[in-house]
Amino acid sequence: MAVYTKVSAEQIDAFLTRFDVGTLVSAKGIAEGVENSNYLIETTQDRFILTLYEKRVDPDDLPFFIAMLDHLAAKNCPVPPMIADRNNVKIQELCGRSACLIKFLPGISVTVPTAAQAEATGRALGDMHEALKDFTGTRPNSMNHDTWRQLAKDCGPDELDAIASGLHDLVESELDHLDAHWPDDLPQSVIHADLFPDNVLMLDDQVTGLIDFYFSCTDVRAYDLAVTHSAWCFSDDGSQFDANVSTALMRGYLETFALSTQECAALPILARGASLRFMLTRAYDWINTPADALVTRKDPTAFLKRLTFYQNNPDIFNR
Ligand SMILES: Nc1ncnc2c1ncn2[C@@H]1O[C@H](COP(=O)(O)OP(=O)(O)OP(=O)(O)O)[C@@H](O)[C@H]1O
Ligand SMILES: N[C@@H](CCO)C(=O)O
Repeated sequence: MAVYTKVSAEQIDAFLTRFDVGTLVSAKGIAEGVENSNYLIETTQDRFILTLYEKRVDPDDLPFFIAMLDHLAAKNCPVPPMIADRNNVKIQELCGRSACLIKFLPGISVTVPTAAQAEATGRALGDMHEALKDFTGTRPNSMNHDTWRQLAKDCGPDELDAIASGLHDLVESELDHLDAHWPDDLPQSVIHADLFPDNVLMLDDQVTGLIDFYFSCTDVRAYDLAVTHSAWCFSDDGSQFDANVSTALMRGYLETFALSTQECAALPILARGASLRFMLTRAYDWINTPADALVTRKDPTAFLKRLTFYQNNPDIFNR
């Protein structure tokens, strides 16, 4: 479920008169996603996504996301820019929320990626990193390495142990390890920071869309590859690592973007950090979202299993 703010057909119809996009034919709430309210809009001219930004997206960040998407679209990356109205305004207000009309991209997100799909995604990520080399916008990462200890505290020791026995101690010792080894001196860039399979649209083995840029920020560039690796190369529950998918993802990325020796050497620690980050944010939501809420909670232990895997297989990126 991701329609927190209900917008009537009449309100959407009136909203669309601000734009030169034809008139409303149909509007459907989109079930996928958990952060914002999304509608699929069909007009007499085209299809669009209407997004109303809910509490986790700061409206002050929207100009950064818009500039990033425009920059990437101008360099032919398959991203969905926001549509400007007749007065060249992109950030609108609708039903008391900031809202944007967004280009619709075809494709579906895969749930069990094949090696060919992972390779195409690796290439798309590398192309995006290449295209962002001269992007001048910046946005601090509100979920960067320095925030994870506080996030663990906010979860609470007993609550972490209720998710998995001994989890609090494991998190503390992992935080100490990451503090001692985190590579802050690697090249930084604007990164996507959340390129999970549900944020990549595909037709067969082709990437047709990279979406959901609302965590994008400035951070260690190779960390983006580590996030993508942790999201793509395991079964959803984290219990199975797929070596073919991993090799293919890395091959695709390295075809389009060259990593330095230092960046390659840092991937194991960056992947441990990525696993801890998603384990902690999922744990926080798990603890703070009532079990009967409309939003489906994501399983933190799926990223605990990934973390354990990366701890036990530090040579995984050399294979
Ligand atoms: N530009 C687009 N073109 C086509 N479909 C889109 C587009 N943007 C979003 N969607 C569809 O809407 C769904 C939800 O979008 P999105 O992932 O951005 O929502 P969210 O609530 O911000 O997400 P999340 O919970 O992943 O942070 C996507 O899974 C996809 O099906
Ligand atoms: N992609 C994240 C949610 C958004 O940060 C997860 O699956 O935990």
